[in-house]
Amino acid sequence: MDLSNGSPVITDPMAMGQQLMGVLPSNMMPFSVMPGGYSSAGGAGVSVSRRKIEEVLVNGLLDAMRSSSPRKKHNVVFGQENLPEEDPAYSAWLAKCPSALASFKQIVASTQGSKKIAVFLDYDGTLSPIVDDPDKAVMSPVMRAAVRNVAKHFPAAIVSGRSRKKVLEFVKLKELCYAGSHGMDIMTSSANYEHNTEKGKEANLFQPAREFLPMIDEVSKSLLEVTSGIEGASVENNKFCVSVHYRNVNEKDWELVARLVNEVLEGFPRLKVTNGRMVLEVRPVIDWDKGKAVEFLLQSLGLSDSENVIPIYIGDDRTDEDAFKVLRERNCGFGILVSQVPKETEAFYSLRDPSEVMEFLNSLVRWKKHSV
Ligand SMILES: O=P(O)(O)OC[C@H]1O[C@H](O[C@H]2O[C@H](CO)[C@@H](O)[C@H](O)[C@H]2O)[C@H](O)[C@@H](O)[C@@H]1O
Repeated sequence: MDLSNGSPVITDPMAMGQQLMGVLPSNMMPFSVMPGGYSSAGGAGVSVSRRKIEEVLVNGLLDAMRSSSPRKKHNVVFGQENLPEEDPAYSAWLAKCPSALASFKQIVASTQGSKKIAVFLDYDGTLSPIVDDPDKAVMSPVMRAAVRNVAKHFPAAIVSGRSRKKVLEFVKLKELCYAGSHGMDIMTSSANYEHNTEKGKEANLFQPAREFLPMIDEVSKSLLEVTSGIEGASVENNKFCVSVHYRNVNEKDWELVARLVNEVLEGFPRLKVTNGRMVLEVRPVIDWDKGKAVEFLLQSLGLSDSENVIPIYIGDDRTDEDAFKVLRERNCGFGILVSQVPKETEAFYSLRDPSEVMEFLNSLVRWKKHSV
């Protein structure tokens, strides 16, 4: 990826509008596209009142909130979750997006004995189970050991929506690279990082949204203030983006959350909101996402030769789809979606939950040890 021709920051308002209308994935919902007002997707001559547009935006946001993180079915008789395999819809989906464990031999066979595997890992829902309190999403010691072993044998990076600092506090491993804030804060490793083929290169910090820092701080404070009266709502400042959590908010108050976030965003035309797993994520309107971050990391680590490198990206969230898409388009490597329910995805394979992720990582290490 060549960034020499310019930064991913969109400065031209027209280009920004086009970016929002045409290029953003459908889950990314632009607010206040142009400074000083909304742009109408309805075309010239369509006059829609500001209030109506606000309603459309709030309702769109609310729909996205309702459809995010579909709940698993529960076995009411035994009070336990049904195994996904028992669900015919899940079984049908597995035919399209097979288990990466069941397909392990095919995955490693694609190295043809000589290609190099690189591993990219999302954090929440992938390396740690989803929990109600974001501050308690710790990683288990066995998962940490699995990730450490993977990083010993393969170039590896964590790509998370969390701030880089926070995800490092959870993972606590120096052997990997970290991309925080959905890839807007990338620290490539230092010269002694054994997988870095570009030896001699010092640790590098890449922050394509640096100029947004004051704005993110400001919006974070406003979001905290407006949501402080909503029971269960919380705001997490992830440095280059902000999460508004509604997992613990009573569903009857979700509309209020959507409305307040929308109102705050009206004052920040260069920010947009996307939705993840029971979370609204506010971030800069820049041409950068987890997919771009993976391309950047591959290049920085000297792994951009798609003929000889097989990147594997494991993630559970909509934002991970950008990375799956990049791998699919490059026609190299595999996306692996972590999900217990059928989902539309650009990933090639699936894993059920973090425990299967750990099993997959351990299998990779075992395979590597036996193949040398
Ligand atoms: O890219 P990720 O590493 O997956 O980060 C995405 C968001 O993850 C966290 O929120 C999610 O996990 C929480 C803990 O399990 C859960 O309570 C929340 O409902 C989930 O959305 C993180 O707290 C967010 O800031 C990230 O944006």
